[in-house]
This record gives sequence, C-alpha cells and structure tokens, in this order.
Amino acid sequence: MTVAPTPPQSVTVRAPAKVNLELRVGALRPDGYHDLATVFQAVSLYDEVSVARWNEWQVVPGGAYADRIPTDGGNLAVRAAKLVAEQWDIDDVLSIRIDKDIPVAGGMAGGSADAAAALLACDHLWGLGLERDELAELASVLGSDVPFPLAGGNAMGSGRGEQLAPVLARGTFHWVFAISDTGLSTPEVYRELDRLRAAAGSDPGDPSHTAEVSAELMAALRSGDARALGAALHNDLDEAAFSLRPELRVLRDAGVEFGALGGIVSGSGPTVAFLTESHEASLDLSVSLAASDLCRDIRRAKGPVHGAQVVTGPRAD
Ligand SMILES: C[C@](O)(CO)[C@H](O)COP(=O)(O)OP(=O)(O)OC[C@H]1O[C@@H](n2ccc(N)nc2=O)[C@H](O)[C@@H]1O
Ligand SMILES: Nc1ncnc2c1ncn2[C@@H]1O[C@H](COP(=O)(O)OP(=O)(O)OP(=O)(O)O)[C@@H](O)[C@H]1O
Repeated sequence: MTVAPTPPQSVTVRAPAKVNLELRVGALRPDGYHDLATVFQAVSLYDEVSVARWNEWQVVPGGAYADRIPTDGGNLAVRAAKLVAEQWDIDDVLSIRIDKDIPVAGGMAGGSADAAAALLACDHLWGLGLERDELAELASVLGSDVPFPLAGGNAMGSGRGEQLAPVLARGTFHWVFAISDTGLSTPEVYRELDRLRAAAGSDPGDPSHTAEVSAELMAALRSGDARALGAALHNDLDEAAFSLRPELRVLRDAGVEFGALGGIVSGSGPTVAFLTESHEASLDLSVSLAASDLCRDIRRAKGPVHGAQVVTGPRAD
C-alpha cells in the first residue's frame, strides 16, 4: 500500500541580502521607474521566513531587527503569500514568522529577501512545484529587487532591475557593512538623484541618461580580483544619498582611508559597503570603523552566496 505524503505543517526559507557592485541609473521612465544597469551580489546576511497555516493573517517578528518589521498587510512577505494564494485559488490563511538579520530600509533589499523567501515557502507549503522562472515572474510584480534574492550569486539586472542575467565570476569577496540607525526611503533617494540632475541642467527623463555596466567590473569579477573589483565599484545613487545624509560621505571616506579596497553606498543606502582584501582585513576594518564612532552597527559578510533556500522542517514555536 502506498501512503500519500503528508503536506508540511510549516516551511522555513532563508534568503540573502544584496549589495549592488555597480548601479548605473538611466532615464526616468513615464511609469516613474528608472532604467537600470546593475550587478548584484548576494551576501551572507540572511532573513528567515517561516510560513504555517493559521486562523488569521499574522506576522511574528523576530531576530536582530524585529522591532522594525512592519506587521500589517503591507509587509512584503504577506503580500507575496497573498499573491500566490490568489493566483492558485488557495483559501489558506498564514502565520508568517520573520527572523530579521538584514537591516531595515538599509539598501540591502531586506524586505525583498522576505518576499522572495515567502514565495518559495508558499510554493513548498502548498506543493505547487513552481519553476524558478514562474517564481521570478511573481517576484517582479512585488518589487524590482525581489527576483534577485531568489537567484542569489552574482547577476546583472536590467529593465527596472528585475530582469536578471547570470554573470561569470570566481572567488569569494569579504565585505564590511556600516549600518546607520535610521533608514532611507528608496523612492526619496531616486527623487533626489532626479533633483540633482535637473539642478545640473539635465532633464531626468532625457534618454541621454544611459545605463551600462563597465567592462572593468565584469573583468574583475571574472578574474576574482578583489583589488580590481574595489576600484570598479560604482553607485550612481551615492551622490543622492550623500546629498540627503552628508555624514555618509564622511563614513565612506573614512573606510577607504582605513584600508578598504573600495567603498560605496549599498543600493539606495544608508548602509555603506566596504570591500576588503581578506577575512583578516575585514576584521581590521571593522575595528577601525567601530573606534571611529561614525556608524551605529558594523556587520561583516562574504559574497557571493546562494539565493533563497528551504531550510526546514517544522517550526519550533
Ligand atoms: C536601489 C535598488 O535597491 C537597487 O537594486 C532598487 O532599484 C530598489 O528596488 P526596490 O526597493 O525593489 O524598488 P521598487 O519597490 O520596485 O520601487 C520603489 C520605488 O523606487 C523607485 N525606483 C525603483 C526602481 C527603479 N528601477 N527605479 C526607480 O525609480 C520608484 O520611485 C519606485 O516607486
Ligand atoms: N518584510 C519587510 N521587512 C522590512 N521592511 C519591510 C518589509 N515589508 C515591507 N517593508 C517596508 O519596506 C520599507 C523598505 O524596507 P527594506 O528593508 O526592504 O529596505 P531596503 O533594504 O532599503 O530596500 P531596497 O534595497 O530593496 O531598496 C521599510 O521601511 C518597511 O516599511
């Protein structure tokens, strides 16, 4: 006699943060987004999202940044689960636990990682067997950054950042992230870039704002050369973030002076990402930054790492 497999009671998925090694922002589009050319790298800071059937929709916050997780229907993990339920006509209502180790509103795509994790977790909980490209399609509806934490590794992003292509890369890179205690709003940073462009006499919607990833960065990734990668790091949103938070420029300059191979704002900030030569160099830089008192919190991580992965089994609570 064959026994039908029992559906899982709950599923936990771990998803990584990202840093944009290069972020080139093109013209403002009529839909309010900007054309982008970017290279993402997944780094070893993770959120864990557990989904379980429940009698009402709820978010159970946990982890280092628990107090900053929205617990209403606007939470991206809830939106992701509801999107899957709606598409496949599923009536279940879920409790979603989020263990947050990715800074909130820090430019490291924490909410997007949670959305990506929730998509994969629901796929497993409901036994849908979705293909990676079906998940990526749903992810792009939820946000420009959501497809990447599903994929992980290194990837090129185009369109509004949601269209991914693989990137040839070797080696492991050692990062130090300097985290601020108040976040920056992504739309506000893009708006500030447009304001700076307009103030410099150039229409933000002008097609002359083209976005292309540099050959130097791709070559540095291909060869696994940290020094070359440090020199090629670039973020078009740096100046907008520095304009809104001048202290971030001071922090970036200090990290480079303390020996980082390169320093950029991570995505839309305010986290500042520093690339270092080795694990030891990342420890040294962390000590120097901590002594400087220029940031609230310092985290070390390596990249690239895997995209979202199922890590359980039943939930302990
Ligand atoms: C800065 C990055 O993190 C770099 O990867 C992303 O571009 C941000 O991606 P995200 O947080 O997923 O952003 P979304 O939720 O898609 O969009 C939020 C808002 O950011 C602005 N936005 C976002 C992406 C993009 N290519 N152009 C934009 O101008 C728009 O005002 C948009 O309404
Ligand atoms: N699961 C979630 N975790 C964190 N923030 C969330 C979540 N869902 C919705 N949000 C909202 O999204 C806003 C941005 O949070 P998030 O941590 O994703 O920022 P971010 O890392 O700067 O994003 P990105 O790098 O993709 O632009 C927060 O201010 C919060 O109100």
